[in-house]
Amino acid sequence: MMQLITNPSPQEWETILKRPTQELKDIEATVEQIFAEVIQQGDEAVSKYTRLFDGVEVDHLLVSNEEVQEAEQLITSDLKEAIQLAKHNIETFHAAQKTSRVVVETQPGVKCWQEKRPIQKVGLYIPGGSAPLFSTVLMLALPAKIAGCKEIVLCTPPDKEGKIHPAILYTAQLCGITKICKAGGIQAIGAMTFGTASIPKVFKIFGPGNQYVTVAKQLATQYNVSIDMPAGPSELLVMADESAKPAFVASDLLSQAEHGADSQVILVSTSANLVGEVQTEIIRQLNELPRKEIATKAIKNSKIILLENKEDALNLINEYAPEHFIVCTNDNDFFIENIENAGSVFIGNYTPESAGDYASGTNHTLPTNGYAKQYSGVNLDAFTKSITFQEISPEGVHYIGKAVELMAEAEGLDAHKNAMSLRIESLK
Ligand SMILES: NC(=O)c1ccc[n+]([C@@H]2O[C@H](COP(=O)([O-])OP(=O)(O)OC[C@H]3O[C@@H](n4cnc5c(N)ncnc54)[C@H](O)[C@@H]3O)[C@@H](O)[C@H]2O)c1
Ligand SMILES: N[C@H](CO)Cc1c[nH]c[nH+]1
Ligand SMILES: [Zn+2]
Repeated sequence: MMQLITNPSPQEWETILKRPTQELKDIEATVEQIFAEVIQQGDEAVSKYTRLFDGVEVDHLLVSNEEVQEAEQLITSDLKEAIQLAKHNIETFHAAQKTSRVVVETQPGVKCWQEKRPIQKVGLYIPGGSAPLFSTVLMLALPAKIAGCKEIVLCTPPDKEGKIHPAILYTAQLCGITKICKAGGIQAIGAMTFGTASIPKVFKIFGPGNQYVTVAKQLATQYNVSIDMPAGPSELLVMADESAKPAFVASDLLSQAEHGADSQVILVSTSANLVGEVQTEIIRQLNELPRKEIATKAIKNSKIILLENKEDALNLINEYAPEHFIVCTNDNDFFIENIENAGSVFIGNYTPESAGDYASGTNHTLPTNGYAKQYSGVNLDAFTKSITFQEISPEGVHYIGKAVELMAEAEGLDAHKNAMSLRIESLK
């Protein structure tokens, strides 16, 4: 059962709220070893670690057209319709994030603006170790396509027969992804970082994964690749008072607990009654879950925190910086207005977190492990770069020329000053 802690002092929060995952330093040596082999042996190293970690020998790292076509036959039309509805909503939400060019005249004759350009080569990691997360294909491939990324590579681990789940293949082809690689974990991140004969090197790697994938992504940034964010084992914090329905709260907590033994869920409440009812519901619902064993382990890492007032609750939530934050209280506005650190927020009794995992339209690739303090979840901008532009007329030189000369001189950079002085002189 989840450990119940009543009125902890702020000094105790850090220890109480520690995530159950290993740290970067615990996994670093393994990642460096696998990266070194991928650099030297390419596909062979990817196959070696697929054998070791996924327990399967893969002949071809790339999924064939036949495999994709076969997958389409294996998906029911109901599931295809559900995926298409989710696709529509995710596309609509992300397409609305496009921005138009805003030209600003900072001084007469000095025009500045910025424009977005797609990142040309991107790699998408789709988790597949414990569950085939085909919903993640939608979350990554759709914004990549809307942004206009030209080369999109998808990596996901094969199953014990060396196959990729048909729903992943169906969703990938629905989103127009053609390069699908049978590789997971550290070896997949290494392949997209350094490139192998089968798997191209990319400029930026996206996607969630377990702690090995997450640390590999973080270390990949030392080799000229950027990443979306550390998006590791799923987590959820629910803030609920007596206005929340206990069965709903318990179902939300279990929905993220079933992701993995290293997931963590937290219930924060100001109501002892609600806490008691949620505990009863968790036991009842847990018993009926096929992934009971996994969820039970995650529940052991999890906490219920009973606090006296909403102000303390808010401070604790901002300190924890949850990946997902459900708020279901008599004063949701207080939390909505004051939340500083969270990946994605779900409001009220009828907004389960799983709606955002699949179909409401928001992105489910979100920062975990407290990284919501400094990272956003995946959005359209993550697949683009902003380039700034400027155009200065002779009138503009008149307005800013002297300032540039003076500042360059003060920094002792005469060549900088000359570049402006020549223009000023030419206009006399
Ligand atoms: N933060 C987010 O946005 C978000 C979204 C979806 C899922 N998730 C999380 O993604 C994770 C998916 O994890 P998963 O394990 O199911 O799939 P995964 O694809 O992330 O990882 C599977 C791979 O891990 C590697 N691996 C397994 N054991 C290893 C070991 N001992 N040493 C080195 N490598 C090893 C294997 O190569 C395997 O292919 C879950 O923790 C889930 O909570 C997070
Ligand atoms: N909750 C996960 C993000 O942490 C996303 C997901 C995919 N499928 C189900 N859930
Ligand atoms: Zn989920």
